[in-house]
Amino acid sequence: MMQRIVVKIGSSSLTSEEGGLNDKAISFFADELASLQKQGYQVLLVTSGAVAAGFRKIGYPSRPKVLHEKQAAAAVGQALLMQSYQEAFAAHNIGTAQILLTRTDFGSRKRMNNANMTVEELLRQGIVPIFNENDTVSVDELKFGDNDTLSALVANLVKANYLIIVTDTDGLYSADPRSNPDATRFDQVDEITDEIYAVAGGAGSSVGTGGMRSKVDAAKIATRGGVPVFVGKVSQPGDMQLTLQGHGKGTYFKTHLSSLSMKKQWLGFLSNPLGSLIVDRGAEEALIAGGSSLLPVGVKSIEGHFHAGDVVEVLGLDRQTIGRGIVNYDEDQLQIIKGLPSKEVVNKLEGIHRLEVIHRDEWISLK
Ligand SMILES: Nc1ncnc2c1ncn2[C@@H]1O[C@H](COP(=O)(O)OP(=O)(O)O)[C@@H](O)[C@H]1O
Ligand SMILES: N[C@@H](CCC(=O)OP(=O)(O)O)C(=O)O
Repeated sequence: MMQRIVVKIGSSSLTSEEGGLNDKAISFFADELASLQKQGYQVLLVTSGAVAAGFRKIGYPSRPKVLHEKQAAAAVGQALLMQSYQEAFAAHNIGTAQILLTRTDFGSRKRMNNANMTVEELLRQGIVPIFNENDTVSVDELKFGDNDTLSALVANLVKANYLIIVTDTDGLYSADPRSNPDATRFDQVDEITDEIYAVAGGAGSSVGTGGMRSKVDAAKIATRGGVPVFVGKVSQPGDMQLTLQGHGKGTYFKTHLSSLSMKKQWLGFLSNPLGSLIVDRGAEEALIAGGSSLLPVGVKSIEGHFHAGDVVEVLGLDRQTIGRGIVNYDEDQLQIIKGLPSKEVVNKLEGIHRLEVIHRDEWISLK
């Protein structure tokens, strides 16, 4: 099986603070990716930079903040961005394709299946698929905003072997290195803990949006989906190769999980939980260890309004999220049977189809 690499390049690596594309940078990245493709890797690109490329063309003095101005800038900039990539890859006889997605697309299994089939065909034909958010139709509340999350979802979708998030800083530091020169770098992160989140700050430049925080979010989604992640700098010829060999200038986020099905990806990262179940220690341990379903006896309390078939979040007694699953009972049924051993449950409720509150096949662990 060919190795599949998803590379995400942030606005800060492609544009200047004054706006406009840096064509040299685009050629450099195309050269790096072309050399990976020549070595037999399948390469997919997630690129930002549409807003940053377009705002100056329109005549805005700086990166716009108002939604419709950002969308207008993106509509102008996306065409410029693609033109620049197309020319740069053409120098290596490699074709490119544009794929614009929104968060709503990822919520629909049908749309994602279609996107997936398109991508598979492009890869078979040796074309580099180039993704960005479809900014013109994305509304604020539903936007990815930064492309870090998008790149993680794409990496999971195509079951990538690696996600490389290229930015203007050589990895995750103990504090934002722009304002803390003494900060030290994490070369490797085995597990994304609260401490890791605590050190990851916002964007450092006026063109970037998510900062390290959204990169750590992305690393969490991808590593949960079995895709290892690198976050750092790729700025010299050969850097992409060194990065894949484990010698990159940045932070490596490890994973010990195997790739997730599309259903579990949706459950974990795109579904909208309508309630929470707080479970006892025994249930928590069984769910985390894997292989066990959640039974009524482990449920301590219930919050929110939901029906059988809805997605709920499962929390420990400390209210930390353990995972998400599809619940088999309505909220009012669950109020009656919570805490009860299974043989008592059948006496309390009539016409039960399944004993489990959440079946293990409809569960994803997020701890
Ligand atoms: N702990 C941290 N370690 C490294 N960089 C950090 C940290 N906290 C915040 N940052 C900032 O994150 C920025 C990179 O994110 P961003 O500006 O969104 O770039 P991009 O456009 O590549 O997505 C860095 O320039 C840096 O200033
Ligand atoms: N879709 C937007 C991405 C916005 C953005 O700045 O993202 P990033 O630089 O990855 O933090 C664009 O192309 O401008």
